[in-house]
Amino acid sequence: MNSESPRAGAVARPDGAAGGLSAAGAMPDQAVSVKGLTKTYKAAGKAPAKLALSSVDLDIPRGSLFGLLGPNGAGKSTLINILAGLVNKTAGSATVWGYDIDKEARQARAAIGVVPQELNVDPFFTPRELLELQAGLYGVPPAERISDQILAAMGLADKAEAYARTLSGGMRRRLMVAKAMVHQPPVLVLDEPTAGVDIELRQQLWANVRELNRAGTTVLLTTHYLEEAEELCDRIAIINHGKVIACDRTESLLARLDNKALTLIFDRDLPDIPPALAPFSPEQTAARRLLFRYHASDSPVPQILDAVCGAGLSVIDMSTEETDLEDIFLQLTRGAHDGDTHDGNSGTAA
Ligand SMILES: Nc1ncnc2c1ncn2[C@@H]1O[C@H](COP(=O)(O)OP(=O)(O)OP(=O)(O)O)[C@@H](O)[C@H]1O
Repeated sequence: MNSESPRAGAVARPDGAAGGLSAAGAMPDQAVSVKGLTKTYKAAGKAPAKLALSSVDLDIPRGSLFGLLGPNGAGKSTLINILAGLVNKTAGSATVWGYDIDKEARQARAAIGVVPQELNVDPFFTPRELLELQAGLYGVPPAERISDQILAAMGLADKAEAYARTLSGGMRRRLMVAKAMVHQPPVLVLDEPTAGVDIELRQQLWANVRELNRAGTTVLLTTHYLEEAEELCDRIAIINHGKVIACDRTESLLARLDNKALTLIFDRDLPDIPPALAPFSPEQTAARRLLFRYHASDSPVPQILDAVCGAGLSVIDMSTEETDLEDIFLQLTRGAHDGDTHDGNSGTAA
């Protein structure tokens, strides 16, 4: 750690040796590894038992910036809370930084920092006091505390002595990340970090998170914003009905559907789809507008345009659309928005 470079990365300790973790020898390949993880919440009152996670296998490589995506009720928080030691699993196993969450619970908890969704910052303490208190809770000896470095890394150095109640929403959120870093965990979990945060603050928080990751902290984040996952994460898992239905590098996931769409607008109404264009199976989306869906790898656009010319039609405008994560997400989780009535076994197969 170099006091001349108060960067976010400077607080990261990828060796995981700090904060009550003994030097763990070789660093694990997987920051988090989950096998057959199952959680059934017991029936309570009129509410029936709920299968929230169904035999989930998941590996989060050391150093990755990993996105966990899924519709409401998919099981994301349950998974995070099991890793953080806040919810007991029903079956399966999990390690955090190589530590088994059952057999080495203390080390596993020390290896993870969780930034919860809610902004619960005590308004009567200053950011520095809050970090010192949190460090105390984690048993970090005063000589090993790095509150000021963490505050600088999160862009809060000039607020170290301000009452937390005077901080803006964005500053409070960064303070939450700072709190989760006091024991320098090698794995940081962010639960919906930018929910309700405006675009500018979101960008700022993304920069902070990227910097922490660049310096070696493995980051697991849950998000509803597909754009956030696409922009920030190098790997993405999609969870639905308690099952992981996709898990891949972001670009591989995006390449999986090489669907594109071409829209052509003509200079006159088309009474029908012209026979010359029928082989391309366009959809007529307006009187003068045809939509062609195709696989980018087939490169059919030149043939479509030739056929348009051959049919004596004039195009006055055209546009193409790429597949994005939203298309993939919708395709994989189609039918997921059926509330909580499912039994957890109806997820689409990967
Ligand atoms: N303590 C609990 N008791 C009973 N059921 C629960 C409990 N916590 C969560 N559930 C149920 O387990 C399922 C998974 O919930 P979970 O909170 O893990 O989903 P999530 O993906 O985090 O959702 P969201 O995006 O809405 O936060 C849901 O059907 C939820 O209603």
